Amino acid sequence: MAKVVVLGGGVAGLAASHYIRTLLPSSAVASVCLIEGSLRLGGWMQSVQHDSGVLLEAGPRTLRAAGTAGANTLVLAHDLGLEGKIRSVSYGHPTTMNRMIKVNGALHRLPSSLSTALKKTPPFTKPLLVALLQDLRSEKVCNCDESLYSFVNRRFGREVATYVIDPLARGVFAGNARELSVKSLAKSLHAYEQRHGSVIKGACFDVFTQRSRDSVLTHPMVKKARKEKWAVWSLQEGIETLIKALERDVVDRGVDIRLGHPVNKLSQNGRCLKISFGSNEISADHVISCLPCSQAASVCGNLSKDLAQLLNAIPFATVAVVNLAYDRSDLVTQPAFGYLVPSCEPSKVLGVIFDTCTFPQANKTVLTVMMGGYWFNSLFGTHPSEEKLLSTAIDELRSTLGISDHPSAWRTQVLRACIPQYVVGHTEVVASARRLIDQHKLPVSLAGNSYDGVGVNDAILSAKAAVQNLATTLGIKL
Ligand SMILES: Cc1cc2nc3c(=O)[nH]c(=O)nc-3n(C[C@H](O)[C@H](O)[C@H](O)COP(=O)(O)OP(=O)(O)OC[C@H]3O[C@@H](n4cnc5c(N)ncnc54)[C@H](O)[C@@H]3O)c2cc1C
Ligand SMILES: C=CC1=C(C)c2cc3[nH]c(cc4nc(cc5[nH]c(cc1n2)c(C)c5CCC(=O)O)C(CCC(=O)O)=C4C)c(C)c3C=C
Repeated sequence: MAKVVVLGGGVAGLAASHYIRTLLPSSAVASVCLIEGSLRLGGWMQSVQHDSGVLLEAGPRTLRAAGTAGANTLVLAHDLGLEGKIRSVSYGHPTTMNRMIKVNGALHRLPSSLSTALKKTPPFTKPLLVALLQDLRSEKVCNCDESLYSFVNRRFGREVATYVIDPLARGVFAGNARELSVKSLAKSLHAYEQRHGSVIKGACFDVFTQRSRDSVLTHPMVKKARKEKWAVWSLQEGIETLIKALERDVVDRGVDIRLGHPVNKLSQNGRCLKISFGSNEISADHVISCLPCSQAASVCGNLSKDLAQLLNAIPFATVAVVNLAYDRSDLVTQPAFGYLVPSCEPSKVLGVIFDTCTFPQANKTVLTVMMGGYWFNSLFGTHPSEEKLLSTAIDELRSTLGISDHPSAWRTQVLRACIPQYVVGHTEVVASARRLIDQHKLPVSLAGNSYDGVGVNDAILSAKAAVQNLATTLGIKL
């Protein structure tokens, strides 16, 4: 009977604990212990009910419904009994149609339909269709990896790279598209070029030929989401509801949760591992690390210096988040998810989310301004004051949206090293790290959003994959 320890109580660590208890027979796993360094579970998923009654999200606020990873989270939500708490947003809702960017101080809607792709809409000097045709004509370049910006610039032209991919990289990775990896972050686009010589040809081929047979896709919850055309979803009382439900679930299933003592070292003890956290020690037959890779590097240093060095090579970005609430509901005149600011704009702001356009709150407008990211230190220094962050956010809303009201509630937070940067070569770094673990026969799995995708869905799916691999190691057939 194996003893399993999960490191890190973010969504990935909680999901790993849930899957160990639901996918593996209790006859094979004697105990599961989850060790979280801080005093709360959830990691970056944090929904705050402000004294004034408004709901503010510090980190993620919506989950994507599409794809295998999206379907997997929907099934998890169903299994946790959360179906009745889901707040879904279907395609066609203004927040899914209106993707805006800010160029030269003004907001522009990105083309979102065939008819808008046929027209020339500012800031583009040509219809988007011209860029799509460029992809069909462009030579295939055989390469292992390159930056998102260089790939899109080469295949679709400078304007798509500058006004679509650059702001998107800031709004999903808080990162610099000129350094982020196309192979890790837009795997299918890279594969389409390598296999079909063109992104458009590859995408068409996929539409007509590929049908995923993944079992989660046939789950009634996923069928319902498909039927109702859900684009993204969240939960009543905020995204942290998922964390609370996972916590209840794993506690009920007997998982031993230890809060408040960061893991500082893993050391080998025969075929087992000794985990040191605070002044405590525990031993395990297998460890699933759901720590950010920088933390995994520091706790694994004892097991393999090369592994620690690889994990340390993955950089992180810091984001300042300012939530602002106003006592009226009509402050945003163009309903949208929000807007993103490309890096060519002289701005500290990465983008602004119009929270109450997606999920209204009675007589309130709630907006979130996100700043810094890859550029955080050069823009703000290491420790910007709360006043500086708040005034930057208020100035942004005044100059771009014309909001001169003073917010009735606000919250500023610096999320240090909150989002891993999958730079060019990331896939190879992760593969090498996992190869080293295999070569040294270390009973360790790497999960969480540092490796196989930065979103919540990816983090949950990586936890499930780690548990499925553990089943194989333990000789269990799933
Ligand atoms: C501003 C922002 C907006 C985002 N928006 C979205 C979105 O809209 N949709 C989406 O899908 N995703 C979004 N994300 C990404 C999402 O937040 C992550 O994918 C997800 O939270 C990662 O979960 P995780 O469990 O892998 O890691 P984490 O949340 O980082 O959890 C790791 C845990 O490990 C703990 N820990 C660290 N060191 C130690 C140690 N030594 N010992 C023990 N415990 C330790 C930490 O305290 C933490 O609880 C956003 C992220 C940010 C920062
Ligand atoms: C429109 C403004 C947006 C800002 C500002 C923004 C900031 C921001 N986002 C992340 C990380 C993620 N965001 C994700 C999804 C997502 N983000 C936006 C918009 C803004 N994000 C939208 C519309 C969506 C929905 C998904 C979509 O349809 O594309 C995700 C999940 C991605 C996934 O594949 O599941 C992450 C991760 C950070 C770090 C950040 C800070 C600046």
